[in-house]
Amino acid sequence: HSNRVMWFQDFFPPNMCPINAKANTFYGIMFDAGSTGTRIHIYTFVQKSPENLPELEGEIFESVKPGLSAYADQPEKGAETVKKLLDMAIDAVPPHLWKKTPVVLKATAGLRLLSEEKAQALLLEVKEVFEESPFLVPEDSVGIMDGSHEGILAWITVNFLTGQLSGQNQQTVGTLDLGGASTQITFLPRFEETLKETPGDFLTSFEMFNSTYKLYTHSYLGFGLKAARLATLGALNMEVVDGQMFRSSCLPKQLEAEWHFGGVKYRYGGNKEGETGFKPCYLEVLKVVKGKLHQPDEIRGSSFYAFSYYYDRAADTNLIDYEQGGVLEVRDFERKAKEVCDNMERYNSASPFLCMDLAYITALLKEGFGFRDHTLLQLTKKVNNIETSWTLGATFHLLQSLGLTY
Ligand SMILES: Nc1ccn([C@@H]2O[C@H](COP(=O)(O)OP(=O)(O)O)[C@@H](O)[C@H]2O)c(=O)n1
Ligand SMILES: [Ca+2]
Repeated sequence: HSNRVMWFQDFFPPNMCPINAKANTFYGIMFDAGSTGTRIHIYTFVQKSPENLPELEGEIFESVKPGLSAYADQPEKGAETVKKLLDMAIDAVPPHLWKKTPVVLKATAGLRLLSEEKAQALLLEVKEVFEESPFLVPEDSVGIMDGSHEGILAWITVNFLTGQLSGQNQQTVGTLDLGGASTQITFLPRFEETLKETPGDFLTSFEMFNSTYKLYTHSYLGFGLKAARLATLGALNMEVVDGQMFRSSCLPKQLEAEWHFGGVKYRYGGNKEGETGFKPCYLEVLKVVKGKLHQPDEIRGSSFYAFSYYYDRAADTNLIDYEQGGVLEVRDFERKAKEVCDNMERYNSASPFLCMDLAYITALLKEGFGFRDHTLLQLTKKVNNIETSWTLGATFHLLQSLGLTY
């Protein structure tokens, strides 16, 4: 039933490292064109000897906002933001290695939601920027990534960085990514029962480090945090009439404002006369998730790594330290949602969407995926100083497919 992917079987084999006996440094450049921002990851790998596996030595990371999809009608300007980031790589990579350093850009949900024509125009401009650069530009160097790869590659990154993919005693961890426009859940099922109950297109097998992994993964398009705001307001996938107002009990009563997302302008506000607060708000966000997601029984008891907007909103509300991250229970999000939604005047200085966002995260975790109140979430932005992003997994795949891992 499942898609079989065999990406990693050759990535770190011990005996296929000919020639260069001395310390060997190489680089890989991966762009993450997300719905809310564009990021560059410049990875440095070192191969100390032909017998040893290449080691990830470090990462240079930079980001810009907004994302490419905000330039839907000005593709050249969009590509210009990519060029600025790529200039960093010119400084970071020694000139004699430029030609051997691949550069790739993968776009996620923001471009998935644009029309084919606008998305392709943006990607074409980016491709030109790459071709004018001194770096190695592989075939398919720019494109829109498949949602299932997004989840798998993030899972690989986290489990690689936490040491779960090498050696004995592998205790892999599941991953939760909450983007602007889509959200991903990925884990390695331990029970036969889970495999039986799961739709075939939620399962993907691949081989890596001499093991075969069959992962549960799914990307829900339209369930990212910002898309969920529009869905809660009843404005997602609507032909928005100019000046039309969308109201919600999750917003401060007196609020009236405008918001641009995916090239469209929305007007939104609070329930001037009607109800506000956690109870009515939770009912609103519940409508967005209830019955829309697959709920694997197995995850109810296990703990997950969570990043992106899970991290940001937890940090915004002091549930975790912004630098350190931390461990939370699902019910901590609910407690904080109640606190914020029932005291919106007090939280008015932060984003007016704080209540809605926390209520949505709570509903997504509990009613969407079916997590328990006590399920543990490990919130991290970096592990060993490397970003927990799908980009590292994607770079492994890239280097291996190019045979650049010596
Ligand atoms: N390297 C990264 C990339 C995204 N993010 C976060 O991911 C969220 C936005 O997701 P995104 O722009 O990638 O949206 P999608 O295209 O994934 O839906 C924001 O909270 C970003 O801060 C991050 O924390 N670190
Ligand atoms: Ca993302």
